[in-house]
Amino acid sequence: MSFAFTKMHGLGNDFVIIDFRAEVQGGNSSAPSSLTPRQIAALCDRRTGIGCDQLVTLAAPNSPGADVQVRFFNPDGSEAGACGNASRCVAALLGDSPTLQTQHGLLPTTCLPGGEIRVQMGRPLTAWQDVPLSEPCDTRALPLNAPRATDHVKEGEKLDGAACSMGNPHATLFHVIEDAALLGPMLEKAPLFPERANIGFAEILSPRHMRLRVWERGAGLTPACGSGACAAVVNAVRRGLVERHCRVEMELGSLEIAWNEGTDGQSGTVEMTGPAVKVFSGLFELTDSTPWSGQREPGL
Ligand SMILES: N[C@H](CCC[C@H](N)C(=O)O)C(=O)O
Repeated sequence: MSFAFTKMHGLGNDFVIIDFRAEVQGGNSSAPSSLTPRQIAALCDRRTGIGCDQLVTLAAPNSPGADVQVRFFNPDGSEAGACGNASRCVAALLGDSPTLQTQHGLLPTTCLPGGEIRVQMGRPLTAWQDVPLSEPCDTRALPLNAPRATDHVKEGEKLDGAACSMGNPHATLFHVIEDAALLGPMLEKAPLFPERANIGFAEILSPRHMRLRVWERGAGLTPACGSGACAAVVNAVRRGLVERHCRVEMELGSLEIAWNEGTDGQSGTVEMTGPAVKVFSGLFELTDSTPWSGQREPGL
């Protein structure tokens, strides 16, 4: 079974994009209309597959006003309701400022003259049930403690964090980014997060500038996380730490994030602007016996 793919990245967060729309596959009847978690893991594998942080599939939309339906999958085979960096890449790939149909609703995009892409990432969800969290709490002050000691925190010490959903669950810890690789893996699966969570580590540098590292759910440490940047600004605004328009600096560059006031000052959409780069296109042969070096059965 072979099919065409495009490799792209947004600030180093990289993607394999497969366009399953019939007209693109040229009626290639052998192209699958969907992939199993094991096939997703095989494609994402950086040794035995193509290699990427997320696999992105495109399909014909079934929502009025949408130009394309987009789904996002992590290397462990799990599906995510949002992926900011990949949303910019899909808009850049299709051109003409498409509206994306995602699990988080319709996301209008703008292909800007200088090559950057702006995506309306939808409204953040800030109620504990919507993140979701496993217990009632004020999502501006998470009941979360350090699962281990680091150079910056004692085991069991209270962590300063907030949470929201951008269509996927995000916890933002106002904590040194150096601890992302140490604390992220354990916090991703903390009991507080029934669907696991992306764990952002944010250092506030000024009211309009922060540094961010994200341990991504189902993917691990990535150079950038678009929905994580949106969530970090929303969470920091709710804590009075930054203004509603903030630059989020990550390993390979920055995103401009703006949380619009909306009617009640809380429910506006979040606008994300940044780059999207096409690296190469190719054909991939996939068989059910394609080996993959993953550590566990995908999709868990
Ligand atoms: N790992 C995330 C999805 C990818 C998000 C990230 N790559 C972005 O740019 O938003 C999750 O399971 O919710």
